[in-house]
Amino acid sequence: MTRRKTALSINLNKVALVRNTRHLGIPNVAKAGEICLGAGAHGLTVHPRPDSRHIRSEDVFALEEIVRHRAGAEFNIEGNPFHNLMDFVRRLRPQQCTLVPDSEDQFTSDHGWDFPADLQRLQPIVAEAKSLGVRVSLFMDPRPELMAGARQAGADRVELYTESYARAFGTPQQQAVLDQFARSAQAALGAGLEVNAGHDLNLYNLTPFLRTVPGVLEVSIGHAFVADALELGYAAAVKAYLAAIDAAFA
Ligand SMILES: CC(=O)[C@@H](O)[C@H](O)COP(=O)(O)O
Ligand SMILES: NCC(=O)COP(=O)(O)O
Repeated sequence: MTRRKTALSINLNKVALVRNTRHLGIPNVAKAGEICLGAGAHGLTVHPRPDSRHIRSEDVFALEEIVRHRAGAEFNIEGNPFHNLMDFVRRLRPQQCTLVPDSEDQFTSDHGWDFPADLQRLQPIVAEAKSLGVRVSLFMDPRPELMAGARQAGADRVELYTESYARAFGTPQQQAVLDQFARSAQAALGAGLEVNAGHDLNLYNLTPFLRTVPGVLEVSIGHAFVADALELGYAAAVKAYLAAIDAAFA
């Protein structure tokens, strides 16, 4: 059976973070999105945090319009559905929303949903997003035993939270951690879920991850991507990440 190649969704949070340190509108977040899609990225991701430290409400609207006019491209909005995420989902109906259990002032995302603890409060939210035609992905720690709960919550996908893999990369723990992600992906697939992955993925750790972890349909990459784009430019950085994905499927 041929594997479906992983889609690349570029997270633009950190472009907005730099922009927000002046009142000049540069770097331009919308232009960054246009260049990334033009260079072959399959989608754009944003995580509009309640404190607007990087992506602001107007960025979400501008980027949605850009994605809407690019055939086949997908917009993924991440956030906590009990804070500000659902307002965006209701108004914009992106192709995908990724539900993340962050606190309002979270430094960065550092954990996924817990089941059965989060089941009851997530079920109506997931059902509402799906009724709007929005694919729902749940941000999850790589724990195989939680995947059936994600499915029970009604999710279409899980996004495996990859920071522990990024930290283990290049250490003696790398293979054991990768195996844990592979088991988690298998459990998700076995529960009838699709699989995404993200957080601290980069040009070096991406290919081995995709070679080992089955069925990853999308990776969302922001922090390392923007660092690479500072050196290479957005378009060349997108092409480098696409090549890293291709290498996993060669
Ligand atoms: C949900 C997730 O994995 C995060 O990677 C998030 O989008 C990053 O947010 P920050 O850019 O605010 O660290
Ligand atoms: N969902 C993860 C994401 O969008 C990007 O995370 P990072 O590459 O900024 O760590």
